[in-house]
Amino acid sequence: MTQTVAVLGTGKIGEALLSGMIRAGWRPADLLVTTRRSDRAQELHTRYGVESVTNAEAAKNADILILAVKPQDMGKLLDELAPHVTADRLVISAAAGITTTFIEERLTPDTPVVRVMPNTPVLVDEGMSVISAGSHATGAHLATAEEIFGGVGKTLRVPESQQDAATALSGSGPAYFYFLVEAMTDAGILLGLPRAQAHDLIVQAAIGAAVMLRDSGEHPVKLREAVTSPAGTTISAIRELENHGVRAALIAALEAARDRSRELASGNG
Ligand SMILES: NC(=O)C1=CN([C@@H]2O[C@H](COP(=O)(O)OP(=O)(O)OC[C@H]3O[C@@H](n4cnc5c(N)ncnc54)[C@H](O)[C@@H]3O)[C@@H](O)[C@H]2O)C=CC1
Ligand SMILES: O=C(O)[C@@H]1CCC=N1
Repeated sequence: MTQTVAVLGTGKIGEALLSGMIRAGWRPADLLVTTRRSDRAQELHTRYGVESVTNAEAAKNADILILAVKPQDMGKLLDELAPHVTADRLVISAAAGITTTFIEERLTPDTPVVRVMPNTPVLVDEGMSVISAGSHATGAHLATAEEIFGGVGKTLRVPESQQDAATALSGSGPAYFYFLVEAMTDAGILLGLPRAQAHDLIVQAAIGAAVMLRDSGEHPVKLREAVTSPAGTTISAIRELENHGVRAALIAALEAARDRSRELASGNG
C-alpha cells in the first residue's frame, strides 16, 4: 500500500527533499506539505503540485512525518502534533541537534522516531544523509528512511551519539566547499582573471578533484602529491596554507559546528 509522506516545514532543506522525492518517483498525490505562510503553500503547489495542509491535518493523514523546521521551532511544532500523532506513524526529524529522546518525550508513547541529517546536495541527487534510530524505531523504520533519503543520494546508518559529528562534517559540509570556492575566486581576481573565468576554473577544479576522490580509491594525500611537483607552484601554495594554519582552522571549525549541534539539543538554541 502506498504511504503518504508529509514534509512539515518546507524551507530550504524541506523543499530540497520534496523536489528530490518527486524526481525519485513519489507521486505528488502521496505527498503533503505544511508551511507557515499561504503564499509559500501556493508556490509549492505551483512548483510541485503538492497539497498544503495544517500540521494537525498532516499528523492525522500522513503515515510518515518529516520534520524540517529549525531546531528552535521544534518544541512548538511537537506541541501542535502531539494530540494527533499515533504510534503507528513514523516520525523522521532532519533538525540539527534535536535528539530522538527530545521528540519521543513529547509524542504518544512508543512512537517510532528516526533522526536524519541530510545536506543540500539532495537537490542534485548527491546528498549525504546520516540516519539513526530512536528507541522505538525498528529496522523496517530505518529502511523506510533509507528509501526516502536514498532516492536523493547516499545514506549511512550511525549510532545517534555520532549525529552531532556527522552534522559538522556532511550536514554543514557543502558550506565549507562553497566558502573555499568563494575565497579562491577572490584569489583569481587578485591574480588578474575576470571573475566569471576565475569562478569557472575553480568550480571545474573542484568537480575534477571531487570525482577523483570518489572514483580513484586513492588517499587524498596521494592525489595531492601527484599535483605537487618538486620546486613547483603547488608546494609554494601548500606552504602558505600551512603557514596560515588552514588545517588547524578546519579542525577547529568542525569542532565548533559539532559543539553548536550539541547546544541545539535543548530546542532553545
Ligand atoms: N539547510 C541545510 O543545509 C540543512 C538543514 N537541516 C535542518 O533542517 C531544518 C530546517 O533548516 P532550513 O531548511 O535551512 O531552514 P529554513 O528556515 O529554510 O526552513 C524552515 C521552515 O520551517 C517553517 N516552519 C517553522 N515553523 C513551522 C511550523 N510550526 N509549521 C510549519 N512550518 C514551519 C519556516 O517557515 C521555514 O520555511 C533545521 O532543523 C536544520 O537543522 C539539516 C540538514 C541540512
Ligand atoms: O547550519 C545548520 O544549522 C544546518 C544544519 C546542517 C546544515 N545546516
